[in-house]
Amino acid sequence: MQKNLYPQFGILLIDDEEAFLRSMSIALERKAGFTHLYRCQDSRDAMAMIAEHPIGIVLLDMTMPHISGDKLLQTIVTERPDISVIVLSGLNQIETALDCMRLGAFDYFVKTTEEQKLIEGIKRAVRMQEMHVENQALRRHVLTNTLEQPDVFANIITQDKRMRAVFQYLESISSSLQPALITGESGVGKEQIAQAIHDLSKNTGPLVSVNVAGLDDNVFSDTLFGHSRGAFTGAESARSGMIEQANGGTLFLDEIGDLSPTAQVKLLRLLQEGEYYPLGSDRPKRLRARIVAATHQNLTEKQASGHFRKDLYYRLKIHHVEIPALRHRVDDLPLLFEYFLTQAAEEMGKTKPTIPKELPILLANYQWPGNIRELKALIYDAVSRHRSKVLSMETFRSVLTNNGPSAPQDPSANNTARVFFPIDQPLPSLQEINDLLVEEAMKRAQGNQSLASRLIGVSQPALSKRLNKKTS
Ligand SMILES: Nc1ncnc2c1ncn2[C@@H]1O[C@H](COP(=O)(O)OP(=O)(O)OP(=O)(O)O)[C@@H](O)[C@H]1O
Repeated sequence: MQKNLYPQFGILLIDDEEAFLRSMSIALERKAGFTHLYRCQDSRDAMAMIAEHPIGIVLLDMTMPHISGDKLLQTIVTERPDISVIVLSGLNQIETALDCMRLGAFDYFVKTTEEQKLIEGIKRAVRMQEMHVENQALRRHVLTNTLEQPDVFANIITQDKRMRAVFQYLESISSSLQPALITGESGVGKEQIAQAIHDLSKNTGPLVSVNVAGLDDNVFSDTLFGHSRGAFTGAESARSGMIEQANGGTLFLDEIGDLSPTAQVKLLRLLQEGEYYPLGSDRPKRLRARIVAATHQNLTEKQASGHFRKDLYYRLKIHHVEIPALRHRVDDLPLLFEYFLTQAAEEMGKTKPTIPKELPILLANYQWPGNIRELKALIYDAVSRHRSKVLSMETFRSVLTNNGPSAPQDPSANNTARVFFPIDQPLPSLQEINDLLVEEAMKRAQGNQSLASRLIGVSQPALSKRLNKKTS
């Protein structure tokens, strides 16, 4: 398997001591998972290497023959201000450190610094550099309003502006290895978005999906981390976990909002350390997959109420997309309807039926608590029952009119009465409410009395009577 290079830009190590270059490269690869490394032992070659390779970060020794570290630092910050330079010096002198920072170094470390501290500093620089790359990509997308890889989104049917913005954002974070969080109600297409994140990354490894809802802590560990032989009774052979199976690819953790507190700690440690221990093993393994998590739960509320760890929440949402509910993108309804109708008819070997005139109005007035999954299921059901030329309304009527389930409550509108009747306004009379409701229903049903009556749960004669009363 071809090795994935991480980060997407290179880290150039410049030092005249070969032994240091070697040990530093090994530490960066083993302890931080950085594989996109370049080494330069002769300071005179440094600028040529920077010109030749996609360097984003330079680790620069101060004391070198030919061109000294501070000279090189000046040249790099002047000619390539997009590169972050971390100075590594043998001297523990505050003056030198200050001089380097004044010249434009990103950070300064003494070579005797504890290795872990140094690696943390380099990780920080990588993160900043990644943000810089993302910002540039985002700006490019916004300015040109284009998608670089439209094929990746071919199966996500939409004409919604917010969805288009989501696609552009996903393209700009495509090469990051940081976690991504996808939120949105059930059935909005989060799994499709996870697939798109994976396809955009061009990582050579697979996309491995795990639904973590309902996994108890031991099963969670075993599923993700795997186990060694004899780790527990019945573990007759070693088994690799999902993390290893996703090596070089993406690990998709669905229903992350349902993770138990203990499993949350384990996941947090995995993200922080970038390594894990299979059950029964004392040899750590490196995480070499990108973590993408999804949930239909409101994680902001869950972390505020103490049901989801704050630290894990912020780690997961380094990149975050919220997929809008179907009722908030009604313009997508006709497109999706047509798409699923064609698909269902083809799969069932039937002629594609025509759509009854009143159906689009009913669709647009329904709240779609199950979102696109619900729409798809309804269409498939209708097509399977369909016999004549025009699609039967039977399936839709029973669900889309008042008998259908109501939409999940918007948390900001949990006090429904307050939304309709602000406390500082006098209450309307029953007659006024009646008139308003009838007027709105007729508007939404485009003047169709039969439909309007169903929207507000009265019989058609009763609606007709009210309309007559209004006009007399
Ligand atoms: N924009 C879209 N275009 C075409 N099909 C879609 C679209 N969005 C969702 N679907 C389809 O709707 C169904 C539900 O999507 P998906 O499983 O991705 O939803 P989800 O948000 O992950 O749901 P859950 O929270 O229940 O896991 C799938 O069959 C998917 O292919």
